Amino acid sequence: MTTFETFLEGQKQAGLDDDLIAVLREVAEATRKISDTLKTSSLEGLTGATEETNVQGETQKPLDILSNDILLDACRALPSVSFAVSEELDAEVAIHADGRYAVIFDPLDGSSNLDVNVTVGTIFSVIEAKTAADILKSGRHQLVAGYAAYGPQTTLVLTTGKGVQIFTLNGEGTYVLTTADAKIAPEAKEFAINAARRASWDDVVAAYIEEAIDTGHNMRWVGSMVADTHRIFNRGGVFLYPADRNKPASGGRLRLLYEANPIGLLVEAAGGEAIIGETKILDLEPTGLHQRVPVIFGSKAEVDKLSAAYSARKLEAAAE
Ligand SMILES: O=P(O)(O)OC[C@H]1O[C@](O)(COP(=O)(O)O)[C@@H](O)[C@@H]1O
Ligand SMILES: [Mg+2]
Ligand SMILES: [Mg+2]
Repeated sequence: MTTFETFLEGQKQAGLDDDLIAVLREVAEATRKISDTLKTSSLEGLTGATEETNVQGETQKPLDILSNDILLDACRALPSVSFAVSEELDAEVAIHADGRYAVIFDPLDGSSNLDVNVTVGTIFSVIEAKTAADILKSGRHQLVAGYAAYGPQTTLVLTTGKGVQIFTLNGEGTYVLTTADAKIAPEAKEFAINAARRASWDDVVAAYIEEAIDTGHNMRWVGSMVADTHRIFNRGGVFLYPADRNKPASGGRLRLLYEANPIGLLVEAAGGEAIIGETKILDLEPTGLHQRVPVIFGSKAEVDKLSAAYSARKLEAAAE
């Protein structure tokens, strides 16, 4: 049996920085605490919405705030952490003046699913950032990224750049390796998109979905990106959240720093692709902590089709 701690020892031997290992240990422990909190949340009255809204104008749930606090406490306990960046915080929070790692997180992803007892998650990544200005770096600079999916099982999916490991929380509260070097199937006939927004899709996405339906693809939409991602890790497929063509300035629904980038690193490390139009997600230079972007990721062959269509559209536009 390979526990998370055994895995960390292996990472140390492979040369991963001790401070980064400590960050991973503490963040994993934070996800275990969040998992525990979620299990009995209704019994504790942790349901419904609060009176608060976050910087994006979204109503916060008690569990959004609690999960955020658990992760902030984890950051404060780590001398090497310089900043915390979160969906639930207006700006970056300075943690330790002499720290060097920024921990970036979506404390609870898919929180609209909380009250219906459907899988939600935590998404996180770590980059080197000694100053606040260092935080706005492309996703290629992420040193580690991962998510915890809180469903029938609690699963921790992690990459330190090369390869993706999947751990499952056992009855004793220990993460145990259940899939080593996870890979995303290069092809799969399944897509995830919020079809109710069809009128706002761009031409490339609309054409792709039309052809997918015509050629017998299946559709799934959980409404928690972590859960949709976890399905793609298990049996392939593609996830699409395009920008609203009528509101291009909004950029999309999902946030670059704590949703698209960590998932992008995991997906690429598992052999999949993750794009924003004709650009790879990980190559985009961020302009703001809460920047929204249109995302597509998953099985390589499917995402490559979409990426080629965006490139062709760009060439056509340039020729006009
Ligand atoms: O409301 P929609 O269009 O189904 O959007 C669902 C998407 O929004 C999100 O819930 C956004 O995340 P948060 O819950 O962290 O704000 C994604 O997890 C999910 O894929
Ligand atoms: Mg989210
Ligand atoms: Mg969230």
